[in-house]
Amino acid sequence: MTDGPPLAEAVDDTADDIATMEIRGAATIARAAADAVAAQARATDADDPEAFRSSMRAAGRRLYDTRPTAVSLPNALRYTLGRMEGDDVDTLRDAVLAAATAFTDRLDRAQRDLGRVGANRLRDGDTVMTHCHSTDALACVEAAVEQGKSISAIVKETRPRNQGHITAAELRELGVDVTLVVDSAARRYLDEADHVVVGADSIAADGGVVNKIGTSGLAVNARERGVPIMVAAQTIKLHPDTLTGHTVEIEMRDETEVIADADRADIGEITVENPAFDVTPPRYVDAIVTESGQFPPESIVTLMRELFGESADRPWEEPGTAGATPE
Ligand SMILES: O=C(COP(=O)(O)O)[C@H](O)[C@H](O)COP(=O)(O)O
Repeated sequence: MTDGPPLAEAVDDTADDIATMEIRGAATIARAAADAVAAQARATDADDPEAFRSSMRAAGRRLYDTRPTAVSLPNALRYTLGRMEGDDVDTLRDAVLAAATAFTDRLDRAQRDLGRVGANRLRDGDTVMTHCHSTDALACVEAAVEQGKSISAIVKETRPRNQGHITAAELRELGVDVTLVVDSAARRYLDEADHVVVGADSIAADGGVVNKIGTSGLAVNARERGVPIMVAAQTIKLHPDTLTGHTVEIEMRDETEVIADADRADIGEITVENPAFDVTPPRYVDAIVTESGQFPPESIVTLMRELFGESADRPWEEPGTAGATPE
């Protein structure tokens, strides 16, 4: 239990679920965060505007502190808390609830729209190779199937959490033929793939794509094999802090995801590292597909400036504290 304004149960539950990856994937995390912000707005018993704002910021910080890499989470907080305007509690609450609804509607629309753009890159009979589980990437395949195209998939299992299994199940529901391979088989099977289709947790101002660990190696191999790499990422994946030179923090996860304690003890003293994400340099990416159309990675900065200006605010921080002022 931390000091500060009380948090709605839904905020604590959502934060725990994001941290433990019960809720995972950048778009899904963003939706859950917006819903949790709305739950806080409904539940708080703050009875003056400043207490209400402070209570909402506390919920924002609890959610923000869960996982560091997917910028969709702070962008969801920016959208919902940034629209918290009004002079009395009822008006503030209505503003937050309306912003949360608008944000989740936007997510749905953005994914549908980028799916159609991505689908236009796929031809009837194509095979895609996937990595991890991305709802944005799957939206492209789904739209292609809806356009009547027959698509097959080679799905990388994506150690250590095997999100490829989720991708395989969802592709099967779309009627896509699926071949599941271990991560280290990717290069061999690239010869059978027409596209690599992946999602993103964050996209940097230089067009670098932050996504599940292994994406960058896959992209380098795909380029060497002449297979185009498409990144499906709605604009909430654009990382505004990178406009001012900040880098994206790569989450390091628990070592037991890599090796169980008992197996590790059998080996003897070793170091185990478990980075959850990596950065694919823009030169290995052929297209970033968003709801606003497709972009070469080098030009994504233009869209980022249009959407965020030159800097990003942090409406979950207490005014006057370190980190509250954008640099
Ligand atoms: O890397 C992951 C998920 O990592 P984790 O499983 O560690 O959260 C996904 O490719 C992106 O989040 C995009 O997903 P979406 O397109 O659904 O936003």
